[in-house]
Amino acid sequence: MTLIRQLSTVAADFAAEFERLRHWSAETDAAIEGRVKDILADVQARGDAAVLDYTARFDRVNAPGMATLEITQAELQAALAAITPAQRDALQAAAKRVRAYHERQLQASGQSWSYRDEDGTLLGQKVTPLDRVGLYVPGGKAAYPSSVLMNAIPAHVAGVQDIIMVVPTPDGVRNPLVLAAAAVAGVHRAFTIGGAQAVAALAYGTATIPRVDKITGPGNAYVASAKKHVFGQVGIDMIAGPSEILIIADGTTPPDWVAMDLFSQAEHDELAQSILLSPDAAYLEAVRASMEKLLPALPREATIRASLQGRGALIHTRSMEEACEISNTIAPEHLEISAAEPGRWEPLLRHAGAIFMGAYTSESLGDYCAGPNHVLPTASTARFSSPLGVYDFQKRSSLIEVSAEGAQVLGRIASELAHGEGLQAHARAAELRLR
Ligand SMILES: NC(=O)c1ccc[n+]([C@@H]2O[C@H](COP(=O)([O-])OP(=O)(O)OC[C@H]3O[C@@H](n4cnc5c(N)ncnc54)[C@H](O)[C@@H]3O)[C@@H](O)[C@H]2O)c1
Ligand SMILES: N[C@H](CO)Cc1c[nH]c[nH+]1
Ligand SMILES: [Zn+2]
Repeated sequence: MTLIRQLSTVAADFAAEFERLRHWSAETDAAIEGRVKDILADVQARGDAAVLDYTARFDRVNAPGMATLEITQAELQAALAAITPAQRDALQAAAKRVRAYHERQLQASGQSWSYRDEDGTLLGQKVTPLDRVGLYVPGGKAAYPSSVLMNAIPAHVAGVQDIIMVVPTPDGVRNPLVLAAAAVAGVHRAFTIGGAQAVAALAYGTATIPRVDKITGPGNAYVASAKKHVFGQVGIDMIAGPSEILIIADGTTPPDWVAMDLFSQAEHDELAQSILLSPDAAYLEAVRASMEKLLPALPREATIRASLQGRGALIHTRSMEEACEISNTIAPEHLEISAAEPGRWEPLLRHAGAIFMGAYTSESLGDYCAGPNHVLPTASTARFSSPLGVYDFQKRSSLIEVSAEGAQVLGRIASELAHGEGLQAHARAAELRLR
């Protein structure tokens, strides 16, 4: 079987092939939906006992009670002390950059503001942090210390006082880097639970797991479906699906670099999507050859191969402009413009979770340490949603303080409109304040 499909926008069947490539939705799997609904209902009804049962079943952890599933602050700190100095330095350096980036988000648009009309009426917006949030850190197929930083740091910057982390630990193996990252990022409580049962515990609360106001963080199809179902009971950040990378290349970046960038997202998941667009046919062929050469040496070869065969593509376009149009249609999670003049193409790109510009900007730098968040909208949702950020851990209240003078003007307007709506009490409340 070929490693990755090759398409051309001039081919007669391109539109149909492109549709087939794009068609995927995590939420269409009815079997998963059904199982998740059952798990949610069971955790809501039986609380901790149900969480313990599902943790034994799906993660093979037979805990005698919930207390053993909590990771203490002492354990988090011990993990931080036990990792190698190089690992500690890397975690702290990444955390510093992620914090600096998110602090700018707070300064730019996360602050309260107000102004006064000429008559002294005050109008404004009060920004407050959420009280308690639940951070889902995936742990089924791989461990993600970087996701701990990407969720917890913006929550901290926003001022959240109670940050609860959940992470599944298959077979009871607690990843030291995940624990160390939780210590670096200042997670307040952490539990080794995952999947739909963890989402349910955070959304409904159990005797042990505190009920949160919002759940953020990526996860597999069970997690995504569970988050969708509990939305309304709690807030959620987004429904994040498998990772995606789309690269627009003008042929100037070494083919090995681009091949590895495509692998970097494919290695997350068999359902991840990697797409390369270029107007240079010889370059596409060179990248394909690089992929064949480099893949066998990678430990996650099987996952990468499945992802590329199932959902990957090399697409020959008529021009860079056409490549940008196709990218806008896909609205990828990660978009690399691997070109000599990335600034020339960036203005043409409207929909993407994150845009990585220039040959030296591998997407993987963004995953770990560039600074911006790596929890990003997938499955074309970049058309209407944004990266996880400080704003996800805040809410806004409007502020209104009408002066006696202002009430004379506003009262007449409100009274008129209230009578028009047939709401006499509204009208009278405004009229009583008229002199
Ligand atoms: N967007 C991002 O920022 C980002 C970051 C890291 C990872 N990811 C993605 O997150 C996903 C992580 O998935 P994962 O599986 O490794 O970890 P996960 O933590 O999301 O899922 C593991 C849990 O799934 C549940 N589960 C597994 N099989 C089940 C079954 N048959 N029935 C019911 N529940 C079941 C179990 O409870 C288990 O604890 C990947 O798709 C990865 O690409 C995204
Ligand atoms: N690329 C992932 C988001 O799609 C994030 C990640 C974590 N570690 C490595 N990568
Ligand atoms: Zn990644």
